[in-house]
Amino acid sequence: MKIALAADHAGFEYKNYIFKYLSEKGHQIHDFGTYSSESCDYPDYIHPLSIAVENKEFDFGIIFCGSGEGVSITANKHAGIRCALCWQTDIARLTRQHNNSNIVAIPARFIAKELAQEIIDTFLSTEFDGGRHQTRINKIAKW
Ligand SMILES: O=C(CO)[C@H](O)[C@H](O)[C@H](O)COP(=O)(O)O
Repeated sequence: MKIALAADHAGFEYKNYIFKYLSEKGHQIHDFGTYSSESCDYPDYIHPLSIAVENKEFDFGIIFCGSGEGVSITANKHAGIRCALCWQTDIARLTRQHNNSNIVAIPARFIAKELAQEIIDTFLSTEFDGGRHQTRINKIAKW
């Protein structure tokens, strides 16, 4: 899969950990930054990633900040993005099955790296259910 990653300083370490994990699994990864643990502003990295995911340059995006809130709010400003803040594997599974989410946001200051990895594995391997959920997604896009 082609996967885009981005984080602010709070998610920097988790992003690097997941970059290595997914690269070793054979995925094609692009890192949109940040590239150090120096304090930065997440929109500077999340907007470019979101545009690239919207343009179908990547299958999925994975984004990180302290709570996951700032990055998910930013990504969801983009009409073609359905970004889900996930702190449990069940949420990751449901947001793929029901919402066809194309970006997952990880709260790096609140969950362990191992759980983040499990959430990401679940997100990437779960298919969209379609059907009644497609009808609802179409209604999201109308506004
Ligand atoms: O947007 C956020 C909070 O909802 C993210 O958690 C950021 O990573 C956080 O705001 C960064 O905070 P800091 O005090 O600048 O490290």
